Amino acid sequence: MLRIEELTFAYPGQTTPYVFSFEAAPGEITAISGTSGSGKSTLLDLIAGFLQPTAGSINLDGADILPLAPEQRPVSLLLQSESLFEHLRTDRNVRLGLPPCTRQAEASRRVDQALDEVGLQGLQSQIAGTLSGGQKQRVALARTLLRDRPVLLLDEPFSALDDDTRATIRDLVQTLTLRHNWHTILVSHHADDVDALANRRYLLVDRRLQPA
Ligand SMILES: Nc1ncnc2c1ncn2[C@@H]1O[C@H](COP(=O)(O)OP(=O)(O)OP(=O)(O)O)[C@@H](O)[C@H]1O
Repeated sequence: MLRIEELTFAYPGQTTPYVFSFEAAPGEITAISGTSGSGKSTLLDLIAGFLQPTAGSINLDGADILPLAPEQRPVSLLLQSESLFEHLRTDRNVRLGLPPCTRQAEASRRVDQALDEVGLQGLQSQIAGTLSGGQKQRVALARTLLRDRPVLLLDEPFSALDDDTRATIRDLVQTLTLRHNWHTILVSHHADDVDALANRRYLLVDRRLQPA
């Protein structure tokens, strides 16, 4: 269970801080909605460790993850337009999810397995820049699989996709969340994404989260 309690943060010049409290369960998608500028990305940045709170806690299965640097946190982040290395092959991009010391044979096996799992089998050698938007999100998800972190943060991950692709990638996120027992936290403006995916919902209003 991911438990966030009274996580407090203000940007310089802000007099009223954000104070975030919520819970996210493994195998579930927790949706955070709120108007533009309400602080959704700020919350994800705090969980990822890019911003430091002034008070409060982030606890995963009883362990305090606040002292951990971003790269040590048990967290993966998937954004609207995934920052793949466009000039590299698909399999090279996925391999970046593995520790650099992974032996070649083992890395190839695991990259192939991850590409299979996201439905991109056979595209190992395709240059990432030539993939469609939906395929790029699948590559990003394959890399996330190899990173094997229990918390997945999604910041408007479907916004750049057409309706059909969006539905497919949504289904894939749901399947992977269940299969890998991820605590998936979805930030989205889109009510249809939230309706399709959310097991729990929170609304960000006046710098606090309320169950929705
Ligand atoms: N580095 C910063 N310094 C000062 N203020 C900031 C900074 N980053 C964001 N803000 C402000 O904090 C507020 C929350 O921003 P945030 O990006 O978290 O909102 P959001 O809900 O994710 O918005 P959107 O849905 O438009 O992406 C906004 O008013 C924004 O202008």
